[in-house]
Amino acid sequence: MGKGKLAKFAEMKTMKNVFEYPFSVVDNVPFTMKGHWREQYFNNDNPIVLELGCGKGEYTVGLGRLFPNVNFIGVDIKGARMWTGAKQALEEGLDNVAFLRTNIEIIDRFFDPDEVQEIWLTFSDPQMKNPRKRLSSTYFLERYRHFLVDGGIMHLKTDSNFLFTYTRLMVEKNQLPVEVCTEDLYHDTPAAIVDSPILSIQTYYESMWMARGLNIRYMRFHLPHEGQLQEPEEEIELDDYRSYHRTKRSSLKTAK
Ligand SMILES: C[S@@+](CC[C@H](N)C(=O)[O-])C[C@H]1O[C@@H](n2cnc3c(N)ncnc32)[C@H](O)[C@@H]1O
Repeated sequence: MGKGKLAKFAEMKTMKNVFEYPFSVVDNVPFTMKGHWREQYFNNDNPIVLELGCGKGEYTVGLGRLFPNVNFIGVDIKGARMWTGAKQALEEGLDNVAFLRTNIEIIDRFFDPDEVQEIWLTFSDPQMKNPRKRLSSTYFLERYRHFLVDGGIMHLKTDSNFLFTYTRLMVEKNQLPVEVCTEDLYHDTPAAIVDSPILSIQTYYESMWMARGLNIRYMRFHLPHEGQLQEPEEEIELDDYRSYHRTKRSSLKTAK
């Protein structure tokens, strides 16, 4: 039988690779590693890459296995999910992998300017009715700018046509440099990444959507510090996920 939520929460508190600072406690518990993740946790000078909304953390663990000279931090608010990846990383002795349980809305409280090189957004909730909750919105990108190096890399991997289109329009409107963009990662793989080991790993949600025949969209762009970011204004057709129970069907057909 699987481990219960309470047992997972209790074990998380003993795991050296897990840092728990949800919004409810962050003001009362000092976080001393801001600006010091490399020397105080990873004990190296390697780049730091975040996976925001990491869920079970399997992708963070997968990246950690593939790239031992890069440090990976999976971030999510759901502790019971994160436990899976944290446990796996400990069992495999992956010293380049850590997990931060917090609300991404306050992610800039945990990293100093230029402390992070890349950010992955993997199968983020499209948040079709709440632009400010979309992890690729200008609201969040402004936060990421506080700690991502100038021109740092953003990766978006999603099944959602809505989130992909929204992000593409936002990138176009703000003239953010795009490196890779494909609507079908595994059947129309851009030449730039055709030999990349990242194609060999999938997130939990990714394998679920692929099993249902949905294509996976992927975009890699740079986020310069300069310039005021602007939201796209186009109407975007909503995803219909009713049959997959992702979200209730909306009476709306498009959203901004
Ligand atoms: C659809 S799941 C995807 C999980 C994983 N990336 C995958 O592909 O299997 C989205 C995850 O993002 C997390 N999430 C969404 N918004 C968040 C926020 N504002 N702060 C922290 N976690 C968030 C959720 O808790 C959830 O685990």
